[in-house]
Amino acid sequence: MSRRKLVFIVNPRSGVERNKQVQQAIDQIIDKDLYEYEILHTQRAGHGEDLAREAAANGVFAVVAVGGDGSVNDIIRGLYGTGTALAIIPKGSGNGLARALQIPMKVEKALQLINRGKTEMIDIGKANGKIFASNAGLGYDALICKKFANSNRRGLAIYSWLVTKYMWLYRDRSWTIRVNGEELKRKAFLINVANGTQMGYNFKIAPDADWTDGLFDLVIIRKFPKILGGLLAYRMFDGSLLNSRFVERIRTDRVEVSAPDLKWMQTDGDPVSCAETVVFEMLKGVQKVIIP
Ligand SMILES: Nc1ncnc2c1ncn2[C@@H]1O[C@H](COP(=O)(O)OP(=O)(O)OP(=O)(O)O)[C@@H](O)[C@H]1O
Repeated sequence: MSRRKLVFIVNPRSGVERNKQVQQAIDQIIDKDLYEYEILHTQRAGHGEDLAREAAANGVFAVVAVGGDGSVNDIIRGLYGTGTALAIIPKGSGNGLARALQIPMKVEKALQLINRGKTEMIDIGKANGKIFASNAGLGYDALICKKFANSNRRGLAIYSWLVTKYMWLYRDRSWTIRVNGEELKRKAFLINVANGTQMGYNFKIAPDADWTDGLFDLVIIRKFPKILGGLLAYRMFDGSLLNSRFVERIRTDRVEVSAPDLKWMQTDGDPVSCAETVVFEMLKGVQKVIIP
């Protein structure tokens, strides 16, 4: 039987550790009877999209994102509409997508998963036409992603610092949300449109979201006394966010969110500029992914 092709796309800038040992681990663990492979490195932000598209055009079985959510997002954009599977070696900072899919954080274990080659078709979202896999958001979480992207440092310490600082500084906006035939008005801290369960670092914004149900978990964190911010963060860690009286969860396959002077959203943790209205649309079961 002819061997299947894999292309590894390594983002040398993601995460806190550098990727020196990854090539060695790939060479040691990938089953050479099953696969032939190539390892490529991105040269710039967004390069992963072009490399993934080219790999898919060459009939590759799977493109392996070696990086975090931003890298996976680049690669999914390149793979969209092709039959090529996505696999992930979590080497980012938060690794929200990989954690939500229960892909092991250890490189060796994630590689063994690729040898097993079990796949599932997952849902993908669009925010004003821009593809996202894990979640997209407006308000405070878009602000944090923008500040994180502007920072030269990576990792939980800087993330925690930004989360705390801007929780106090962020001013809640008035939003209009059109969903399931209703128009809702909310004064809210953040609005997140989740496909996966978490934002990375095990911060579960939508603890019971399902990748395969064709629906988003729209999570609205309404204005709350800032003194309770720590409790809400704790609730994200322990998976009980939806029990908070400040949190609303609505399931839908389409939602339109507007706020005056809106300028930024985040898709899979990367800041993206936007206009006053953002339309989120669900694409059911369109991306093949290697899963545990
Ligand atoms: N060679 C490169 N130089 C600069 N930026 C790059 C390069 N390759 C990819 N990128 C960009 O780096 C951004 C961040 O990468 P990634 O998400 O993988 O790491 P991270 O932010 O450390 O992890 P996470 O998103 O899981 O917290 C992505 O938006 C990606 O487009």
